[in-house]
Amino acid sequence: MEILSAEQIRAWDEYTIQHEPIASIDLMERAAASCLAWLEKQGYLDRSFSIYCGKGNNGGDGLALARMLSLLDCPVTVHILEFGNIGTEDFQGNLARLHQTPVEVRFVQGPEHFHPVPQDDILIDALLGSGLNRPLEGVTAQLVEHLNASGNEIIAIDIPSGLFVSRSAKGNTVIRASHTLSFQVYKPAFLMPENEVWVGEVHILDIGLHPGFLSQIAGEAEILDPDIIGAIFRPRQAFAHKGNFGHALLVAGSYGKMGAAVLAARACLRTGSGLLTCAIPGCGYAILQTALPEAMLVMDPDEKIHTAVPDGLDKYSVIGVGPGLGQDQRTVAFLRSLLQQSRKPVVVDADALNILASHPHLLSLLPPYSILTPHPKEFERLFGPSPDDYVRVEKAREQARKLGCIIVLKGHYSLIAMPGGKSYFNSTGNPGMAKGGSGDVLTGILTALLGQSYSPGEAALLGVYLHGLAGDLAADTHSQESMLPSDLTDHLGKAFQIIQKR
Ligand SMILES: NC(=O)C1=CN([C@@H]2O[C@H](COP(=O)(O)OP(=O)(O)OC[C@H]3O[C@@H](n4cnc5c(N)ncnc54)[C@H](O)[C@@H]3O)[C@@H](O)[C@H]2O)[C@@H](O)CC1
Ligand SMILES: [K+]
Repeated sequence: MEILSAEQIRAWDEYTIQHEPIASIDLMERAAASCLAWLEKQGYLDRSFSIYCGKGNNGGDGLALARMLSLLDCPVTVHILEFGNIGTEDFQGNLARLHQTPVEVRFVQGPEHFHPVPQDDILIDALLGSGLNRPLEGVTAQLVEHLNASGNEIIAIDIPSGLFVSRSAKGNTVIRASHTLSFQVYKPAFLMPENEVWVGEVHILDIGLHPGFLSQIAGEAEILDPDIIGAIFRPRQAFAHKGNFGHALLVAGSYGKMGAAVLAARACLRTGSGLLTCAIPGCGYAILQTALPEAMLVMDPDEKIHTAVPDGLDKYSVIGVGPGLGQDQRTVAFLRSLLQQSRKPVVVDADALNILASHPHLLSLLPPYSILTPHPKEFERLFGPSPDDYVRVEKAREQARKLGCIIVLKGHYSLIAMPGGKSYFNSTGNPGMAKGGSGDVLTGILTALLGQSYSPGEAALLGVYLHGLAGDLAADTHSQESMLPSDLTDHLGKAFQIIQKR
């Protein structure tokens, strides 16, 4: 599913009006009807409603919804915030239609018109939508604060009032919704962690915008959905042998951090790697041999850390490096040699990223199309702090282009930024995965896929999606609280089966 800016959504609206064709007010009718259907499905129709409308088309949606609720005998009061203009054509059309119903309409000009909010009312926020062009101020901001302070449940239409579609609203006054009912596609605002408190749960409602529009635009970002994954995933061929699925080299672990190597290696095996060799320091020998009989080992001469690049790197189809590596000076030199000798894309995570952050000149040694998987703190160490989430996402895109690498910025909706400029936000995963070790599992998954003839871009998309899906399955089994990173690996089989069936 595409992620579009306010301008693109407006253009899509126009395209639909012209090409379906449909009158603009009828499209608004569809938007309101889809909100009504959602309210009905969620069992809200036995409640009473206070609907707060601006005078743009977002307000028009609110007025149309008020009429529809009233026709179903739901108690509704409408409050229209006076902006000193007559409102858009569709707003006016819907106000005229609303006057044919018994719905009480109150006009709000100042705080003296802020009625106490009835305790049990559901508040519908239709003050401002995607047309917001400046932070809320004056009466608008005061009204939003009044509604937020009521403690009532607020359902926002299209986007919580005060939130911008494509830039940060940090520090501004914004409606605090528990649900946001938006139309057709995701907006960037819904994917930024900083907006979680405002948007609540997001529901994308289909209002039948004309599909022809999408072939005309070069979408910059997409939600990573089952359709994209279905097109990437390749089931195993009947005559396949282990040589078809790569020989992965996983460079991981150090004294006290061998668990990271085991987690990554197990995930690599469970993701179907044909062969796996783990490069580890001496202290990990018994640990790895016992934990994973399927894995082969190449031992570093040092007992505790990585110091020497294994011989014959070219025989491996892929290298994954980082989990539990440590950041000893000799390991820094080791990583430099490893990158210098690597001729294929490498998966780089954890301490390998931290080493790159403290020795940024090493970034230029990354083979093209390598996959970097920083979490926000590692990303900040690598590329500096960002004032807000939008800037961080933009920076990730920019760095992916500059380095010619794929950057997976881990988070609730992990971002996968491709060197060509396109980016994806993952749709699977849950907060139960926010635990030390989850990243090691991702490294193992990505390394396995990259070794199996998936292109780096395909491996990154499929791997991040699988990792999140396994996390969702693990949460179903164990709860988000109790699930462990190793449970992700245990649920990879089921995750593959789900992808295969789609
Ligand atoms: N696909 C679509 O695009 C559809 C859009 N619809 C609705 O139309 C909305 C967009 O309508 P509009 O473009 O009229 O935008 P809005 O309804 O968001 O209102 C924009 C108006 O508010 C003013 N404004 C902007 N920031 C302000 C601020 N901080 N304080 C006070 N006034 C401010 C603008 O100057 C403009 O006059 C969407 O959010 C959605 O609810 C639906 O009706 C139908 C489908
Ligand atoms: K709104």
